[in-house]
Amino acid sequence: MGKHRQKRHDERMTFKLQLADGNSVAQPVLTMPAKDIHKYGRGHAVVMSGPALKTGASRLAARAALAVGAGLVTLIGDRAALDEQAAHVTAIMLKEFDPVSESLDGRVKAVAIGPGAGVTPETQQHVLKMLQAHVPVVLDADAITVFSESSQLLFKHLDQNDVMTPHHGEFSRLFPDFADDEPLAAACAAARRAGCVVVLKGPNTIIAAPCGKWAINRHSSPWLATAGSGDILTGLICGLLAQGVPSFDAAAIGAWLHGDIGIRAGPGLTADAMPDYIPLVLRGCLQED
Ligand SMILES: NC(=O)C1=CN([C@@H]2O[C@H](COP(=O)(O)OP(=O)(O)OC[C@H]3O[C@@H](n4cnc5c(N)ncnc54)[C@H](OP(=O)(O)O)[C@@H]3O)[C@@H](O)[C@H]2O)[C@@H](O)CC1
Ligand SMILES: Nc1ncnc2c1ncn2[C@@H]1O[C@H](COP(=O)(O)OP(=O)(O)O)[C@@H](O)[C@H]1O
Repeated sequence: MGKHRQKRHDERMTFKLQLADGNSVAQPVLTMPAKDIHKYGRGHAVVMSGPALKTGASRLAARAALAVGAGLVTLIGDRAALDEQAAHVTAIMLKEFDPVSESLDGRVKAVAIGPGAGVTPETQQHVLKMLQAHVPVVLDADAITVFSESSQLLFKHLDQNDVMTPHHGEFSRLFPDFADDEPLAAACAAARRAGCVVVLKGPNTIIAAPCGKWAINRHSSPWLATAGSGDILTGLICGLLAQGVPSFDAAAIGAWLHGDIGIRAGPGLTADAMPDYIPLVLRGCLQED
C-alpha cells in the first residue's frame, strides 16, 4: 500500500520455518548469529505500551520480543504509562513517544501494538500511524477490536508484511461473515480480505497469508489458556520480525515456540513465567555446527 519496506529476509536471519505433513508447523531451526553481530544487527523491536494501569500486557509482549532475540526492545508510550513500566523493566528501554506527532527511528525493524491499548479513538489513530511506518506491524487485542465498525479502513492500510493475531472473539468482530466457518477456511479468507498474515489463535493455531499460503500449529498445550499468553505470542512474532524473519515464517515459528513453552512448562504456567522458558525453547531448536 505504498509503504516503503526495508529489506528483511537477509543474512541476519537465524530462524528457519519447517513444515511437516498436513502443513503442520514443525520444530524451527535456529542457527548461531554471526560472530561479529552487534545488537542493532539483531534488530530493534518497538512495543506500544498500554496507558497507566493497563501496562502489563504490552510489557509481556516486550519481554518475549527481547527473549526471542531482538537485539533491543523499546516500550513507547506516554509519561504516566512509562513511569509504571519503569518499575518493572530493566533491559527493556523506555521512550516517551506520541505516535501521532512523531515518527519511528529509522533503525526500528518491527512494531507490536494492541495488548492493553484500550478500545479508544486514540488506539485507532495510533494503529493507522504505525501502519504508515517502514516496518512490519503486529496487531493484537484492542488494535483489532477497535476496527470492529471500520474494518475496511484497517484493511486499506495493511500489507503482506503485517501480522494480526486475533482470538476467536476478536476474529468475529473483524470478520463476522467468516466467524462460523471452519477455522482454516475462515483464516485463509480473512488473510485474503485483510491483505496481511492472519494468525487465528486457539488450541490449534492457523497461520494464513494473503497469497493463499497456510500452516497449522498443533504443537501446543491447554496450559497456554491463561491471561496474557496471547501477549507473549505477539512479542515472539514481533521479536522474530525484528530479526529479519519474513512475516508468514515469523508468525508460524512464533506459534510453535509459544506452544513449546506451554508443553515444557505445563501446570501452573502463567504469562509472567513464559519469557523465562524462552532460552530453553530456543536451545532445543539450535543447530550447532
Ligand atoms: N495482564 C494484562 O494486562 C492482560 C491484559 N489483557 C488485555 O485485556 C484487554 C481485553 O482482552 P480480552 O482478550 O479479554 O478480549 P476482549 O476484547 O475483552 O474479548 C473477550 C471476549 O471475546 C470472546 N471470545 C470468543 N472467543 C474467545 C477466545 N478464544 N479467547 C478469548 N475470548 C474469546 C469472549 O466472549 P464470550 O464468548 O464470553 O461472549 C470473551 O468474553 C486487551 O487489551 C488485552 O490485551 C489480556 O491480554 C490479558 C492480560
Ligand atoms: N486450549 C488451548 N490449547 C492450546 N493453546 C491455547 C488454548 N487456549 C488458548 N491457547 C493459546 O493461548 C493464547 C491465548 O491468547 P489470547 O486469547 O489472546 O489471550 P490474552 O489476551 O489473555 O493474551 C493463544 O496463543 C492461544 O492459541
